[in-house]
Amino acid sequence: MELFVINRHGEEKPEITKEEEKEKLDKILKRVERKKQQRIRQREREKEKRRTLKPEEKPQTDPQIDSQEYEPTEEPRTKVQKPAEPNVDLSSFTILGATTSTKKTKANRVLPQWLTNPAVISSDLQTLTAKVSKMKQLDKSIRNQLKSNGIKYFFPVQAEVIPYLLQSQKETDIMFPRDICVSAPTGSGKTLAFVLPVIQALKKHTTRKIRALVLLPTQDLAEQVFKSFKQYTQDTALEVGLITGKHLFTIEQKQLGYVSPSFGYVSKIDVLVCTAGRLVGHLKSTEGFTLSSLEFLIIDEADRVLETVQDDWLYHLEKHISRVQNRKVLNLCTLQKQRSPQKLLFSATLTQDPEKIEKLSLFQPKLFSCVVDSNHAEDSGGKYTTPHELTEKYVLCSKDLKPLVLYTFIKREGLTKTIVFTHSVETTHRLKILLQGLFKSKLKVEEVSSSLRGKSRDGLIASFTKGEIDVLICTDFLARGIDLAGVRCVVSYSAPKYLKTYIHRVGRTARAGESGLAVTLVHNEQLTAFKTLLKKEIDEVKVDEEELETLGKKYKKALSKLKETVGKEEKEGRNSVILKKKAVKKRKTKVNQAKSAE
Ligand SMILES: Nc1ncnc2c1ncn2[C@@H]1O[C@H](COP(=O)(O)OP(=O)(O)OP(=O)(O)O)[C@@H](O)[C@H]1O
Repeated sequence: MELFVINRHGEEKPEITKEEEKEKLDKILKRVERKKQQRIRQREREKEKRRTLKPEEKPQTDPQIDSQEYEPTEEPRTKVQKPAEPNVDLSSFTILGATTSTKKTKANRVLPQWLTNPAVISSDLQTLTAKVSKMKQLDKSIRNQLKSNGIKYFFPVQAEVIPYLLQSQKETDIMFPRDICVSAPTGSGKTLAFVLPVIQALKKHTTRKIRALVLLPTQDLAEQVFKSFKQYTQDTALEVGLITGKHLFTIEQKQLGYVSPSFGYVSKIDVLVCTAGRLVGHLKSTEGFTLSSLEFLIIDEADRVLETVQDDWLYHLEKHISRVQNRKVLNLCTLQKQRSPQKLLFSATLTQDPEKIEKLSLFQPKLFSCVVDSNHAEDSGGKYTTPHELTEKYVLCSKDLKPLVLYTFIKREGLTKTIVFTHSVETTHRLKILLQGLFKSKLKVEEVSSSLRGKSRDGLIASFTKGEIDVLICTDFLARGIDLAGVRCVVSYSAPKYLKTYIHRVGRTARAGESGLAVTLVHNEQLTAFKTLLKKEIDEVKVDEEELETLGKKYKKALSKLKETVGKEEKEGRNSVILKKKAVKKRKTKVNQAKSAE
C-alpha cells in the first residue's frame, strides 16, 4: 500500500546537512560555468564560420539586427534558461520551424527548343514589302479578291505564315505537316494569315466534308471570323458554317448536314467556325456529325480558348478525332488520310507555358513570333508586343474623381470613337448614365455589355463603327479580337489586373498600321502594381485639379440624375444586373428547350 501513499504536504522532509547543501550548490555553479563556456565557444565558432563565407553565400539578414551583436549579461537570470545547444554541426539537417532563411537563386526557365527559336516576324506595319501580286503561290482569284478589298501588300505575319502553310500543304504527300503557333500583336492581320491558305488548300476538293474547324472563345469573334471566310470564299464552291449557340440547336443541326438513307451523313459545310461549348453539343448529340476528314484545326485567341474548360471541349474533340480517324484499315491508301489535322494556333498573347501547349499534343510545332527571345522576354518586359503605332499613357487620379477625370480628359482632347473599359456590367451602366448627364447632347455615350444580347448589341456596335456613337462604354467581353474600324482611343477606366487584359484592351485601337491612344486611369494604390504589370515606362498625363473643382455643381447634378435613374430601374426591374441574370436564364432555357426537342 505504501506505493500509493502520496506525500502531499511533505510533513516528513528528509534532513539535509550543511555539507551536502554546499556540495550541491558547487555542482550547480560548475554546471552553469561549463554552459557559459560552451556558449562562448559556440558563438566564436559561428563568427569564424561567417567570416570564411563568401559574400553571396551569407544569409540575408536585416542590417540593423546584424549590427547589434548580442552581449551576454552577467546579471542573474530569473527566467528559465534554454539548455545549451549540443556541439554538433546541423548544417546538413533541415530544422523544422527554423526562422533563418537563405535566399534561393532563381531557377531559370528552360523552354523547349521550338519555343525559344521562333521564326521572327517583324511588327512594323509601315514599311510593307510583300506585294500581294508577287505571291504567286496564292491563287489568282484570291489575289484579285484581296485587291478588290483594298489590300495591296501583305502584313509581315501574313507574308511569313501564308507561304509556309501553302508549302506545307503541298508536301503532305511526303511528310505530315508541322503544327504552327503564331504570336503577333493585336491588329496585325492574323485572321487572313489562316483564312487564305485554308481556303486555297480546300478549294481542290470535290466532295463536301468538314475539313477545317475554327474555334473561337466568343460568339462575336466567331461571327467576325465567319464573315472573313465568307468574304474570301465568294468565288469558290466552299461552304462556311457558323455554330455558336446564337440560334436554336435544331436550326444549327439542319445547317450542318443531314442523314441520307443511301449515303449516310451528308455534310453541307466545308469550313466550320464555332465556339467550344456548341461544338461539344453537336459532337454529342447531332446524329452523324463527324470530323473524320478534318485537315485543319485552327484555334484563334488560342490562349483564351485553352483556358476554357467549358464542357471539357478538348477532351471530347480529341476523343472524337482519334476515334473517327483510327477506324480506317491501315494500308498505303489510308495512311495518308490518317494524318491528324494540322493545328494552327493564333494569339497576340500566346501562352509560353509548355504545359498548357502540351495539352494540344502538337506535332513538331513551329513558332512564328514577334518576340525574339522567349526565354528572357518575361524579365525584359517584352513578353508580348504592342503595335508600334500605339501611344500608351496613364492618368493618376483619386478613386472618387475618376468619372470627372474621364469626362475632363475626353473633353480636353476632343475625343470621339473612344472605347472605355470597365470591370463590371454595373460600373459600365452607371458610368454611361453619369457621362450622359455630364456631356448632355455634346457627345453620344452608349454602353455594351454581355447583358445586352443579339441585335441590340450588334446595332450599337455598328452605330459606333459608323461614328454615330462617340464614347462606347463596355466590359472586357469586347476586349479580345473584335475588329472595329478607326477606334481613336481606348480608356481603361478600371485598371487591368492582368497583362493579357491590358494588351487586348489597348489592341482595339492602333490596328492595321493606324495610330491610336491608350489611356489607363490609375489611383494611387494601384500605381506600383500597374507599373510592375507593364514592365516598361509610359508617360503620365495630368488632368488639372482646378479644372475639376469648377465642375462641382455639374457633377452633383449628374450624380443625382444617376441615383434617380438607377432607383427607377430597380423599381421597374430593369437594373443591368437583373437584366444580365434574365439574359443568362433565357439562354439556359433556350438550350434546355433545344435538348428536350431532340
Ligand atoms: N494586308 C493587309 N492590309 C491592310 N489591312 C489589313 C491587311 N490584313 C488585315 N488587314 C486589316 O487589319 C485589321 C486587323 O486584322 P485582324 O483582325 O486579322 O488582326 P488580328 O491580328 O487578328 O488582331 P487581334 O489580335 O486583335 O485579333 C482588319 O481590319 C483587317 O481587315
